[in-house]
Amino acid sequence: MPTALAYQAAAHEVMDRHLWDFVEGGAGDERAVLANVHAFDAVRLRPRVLTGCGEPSTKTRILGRHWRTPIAVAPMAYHTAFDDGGEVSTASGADRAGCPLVVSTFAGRRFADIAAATTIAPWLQLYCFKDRSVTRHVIETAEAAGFEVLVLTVDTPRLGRRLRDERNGFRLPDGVLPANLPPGDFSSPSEHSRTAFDPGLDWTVLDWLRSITALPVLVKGVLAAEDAELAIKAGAAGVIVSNHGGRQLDRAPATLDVLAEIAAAVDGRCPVLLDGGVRRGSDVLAAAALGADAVLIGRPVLHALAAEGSEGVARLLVAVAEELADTMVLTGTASLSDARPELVIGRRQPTVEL
Ligand SMILES: Cc1cc2nc3c(=O)[nH]c(=O)nc-3n(C[C@H](O)[C@H](O)[C@H](O)COP(=O)(O)O)c2cc1C
Ligand SMILES: O=C(O)C(=O)c1ccccc1
Repeated sequence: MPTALAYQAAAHEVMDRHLWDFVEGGAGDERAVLANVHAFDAVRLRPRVLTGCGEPSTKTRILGRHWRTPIAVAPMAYHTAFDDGGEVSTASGADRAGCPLVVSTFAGRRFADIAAATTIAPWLQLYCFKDRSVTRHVIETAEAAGFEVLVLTVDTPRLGRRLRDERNGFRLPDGVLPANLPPGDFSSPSEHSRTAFDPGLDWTVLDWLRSITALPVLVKGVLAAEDAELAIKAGAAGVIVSNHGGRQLDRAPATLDVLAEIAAAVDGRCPVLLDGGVRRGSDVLAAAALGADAVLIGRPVLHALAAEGSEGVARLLVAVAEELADTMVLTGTASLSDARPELVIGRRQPTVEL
């Protein structure tokens, strides 16, 4: 079975060095990048026996839609840097695995072409620009293409300081451009973010979004129970526990370590998703046990795309989904709603009581 680790090694062989550093790297000393993976590594599961579990069901329901498996593709900029088909290839690969794709504001292919490549309605990840007319245009284009959900990224007043990219003087490869934004100079993501992103956003941005679109809005980048509460108050349809794959705040917590506190605060009022460091089906089950309704997978999808294109994306996601089913049957977990915190050994109790 082609695992995330195997695709990482395969991508390392074929990818340009600077592009590799852009993908793998994170902010500062990359503490948060490592913390995400280490938190999953530290998990041990407590199997229960003779449960009569039989063939487990990995099905779930998110915002009224049925998912075959609780796995989606995290929003990542510029898939055209890894495969000529870019997000169109990713979307068709993810579709074969039954996984929705969250499409970045900085997608390299047009929203309509991406939507046409999948039977599962894509979601739009949104960066809110200082120029709200551009932001609005991005939303309208995605809506017209049939996108169903907005994911507002809130951990990025500007991009984090990525030391590998600074050392490399990173510039996007020629021809890699955002296909759904007005023309501009995007060659240095970090410099562009400093001029275009709005660092002054507050919770009223959700009111503005609801005034221009009827799509549900998830808030991506929540790491504190208080913010999950505020997100719900502000009208969010869900939260995504994320530290942006360790690319923003170097001293952010591992997402798995704050999941239980956030799930406890949300208390079933909206879906809770998680990303950061999910590499194995057993990671998906651990996240589900600690309160995630679904997870997003980031870097491994780009590795698979770079190594084997659309087929690689499908094979990677199917492998993780099959591992999830294996882990469920071996722990005696018949369905995702049967995955409870007691399944996970460790001190992963809520640390903040609101
Ligand atoms: C190359 C790259 C580009 C990314 N671009 C975006 C983006 O455009 N919007 C966004 O919200 N998050 C972006 N992210 C963060 C991912 O959505 C996600 O939070 C993170 O990669 C998950 O962690 P993982 O890579 O360990 O699975 C990006 C991540 C990477 C690696
Ligand atoms: O690198 C990132 O994490 C990211 O979010 C991004 C945003 C805009 C352009 C390129 C990358």
